[in-house]
Amino acid sequence: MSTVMEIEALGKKVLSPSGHWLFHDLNAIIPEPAIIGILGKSGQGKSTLLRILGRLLPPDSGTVRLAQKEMTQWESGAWRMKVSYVAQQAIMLPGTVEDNLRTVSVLHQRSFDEKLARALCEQLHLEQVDWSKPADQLSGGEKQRLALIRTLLLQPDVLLLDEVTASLDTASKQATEQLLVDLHEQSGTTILWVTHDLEEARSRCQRIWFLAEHQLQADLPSHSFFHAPPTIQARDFLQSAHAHTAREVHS
Ligand SMILES: Nc1ncnc2c1ncn2[C@@H]1O[C@H](COP(=O)(O)OP(=O)(O)OP(=O)(O)O)[C@@H](O)[C@H]1O
Repeated sequence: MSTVMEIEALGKKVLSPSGHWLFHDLNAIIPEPAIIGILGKSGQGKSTLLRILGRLLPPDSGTVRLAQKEMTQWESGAWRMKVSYVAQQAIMLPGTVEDNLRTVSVLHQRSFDEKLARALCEQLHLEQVDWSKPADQLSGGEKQRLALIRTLLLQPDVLLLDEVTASLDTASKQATEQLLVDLHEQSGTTILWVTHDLEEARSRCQRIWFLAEHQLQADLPSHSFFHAPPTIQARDFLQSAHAHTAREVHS
């Protein structure tokens, strides 16, 4: 297993006047291939971290290296083609479903792989969606899957996923999870996957990063994190999530 990205002393301050650290001195190695689940309570900076890794936000300290080259030495478009972010709220570009699917090739001057686009639509249960339909008329779950397919057509080395299954029904969620695992196994794509769904993290991710107290408190194999959470915050986090799930089951 080789290293695709290295994070060194990474920090980001909050936007508020207090300007305190959202997280700081974050160090990690991202092996290739891997599926890493990123967990933590709301507001710990999980999305912000993904956005920094995707070059959508600058860090306030530290650096990230991709293929041993510093972030700042990469042209941002070249970086984003290799390290691609899928947002929590799917944003549709103006135009039809097909316009959205073709965007990536237009932007990156690549030929459009229609066969791959159709195969991905089928895998994510979107084969019935008319490609000439305006994209803004899709349901929330359809938009989320279309946004994911749009990014997958780029065939990035590292995929940054921000709660991409949160708005999906059970069948679409399972299809999406399976597609991502298959992609990882077949193409060696490394996936950083922010989720609040502990079962998704436990069953689909090989490693867990846990953000708390402005730090990366854990970077562990998934089974270790879930069987022996290493800090008080990690134990509390898992306990409250289990209590929440139990309440939902009994309500
Ligand atoms: N560009 C930015 N620069 C600095 N701080 C930001 C920026 N954008 C958002 N924040 C702040 O960072 C904090 C963490 O937000 P973020 O969405 O990264 O957390 P999160 O752990 O992903 O939360 P959730 O699980 O609720 O999605 C928030 O208080 C937010 O206001």
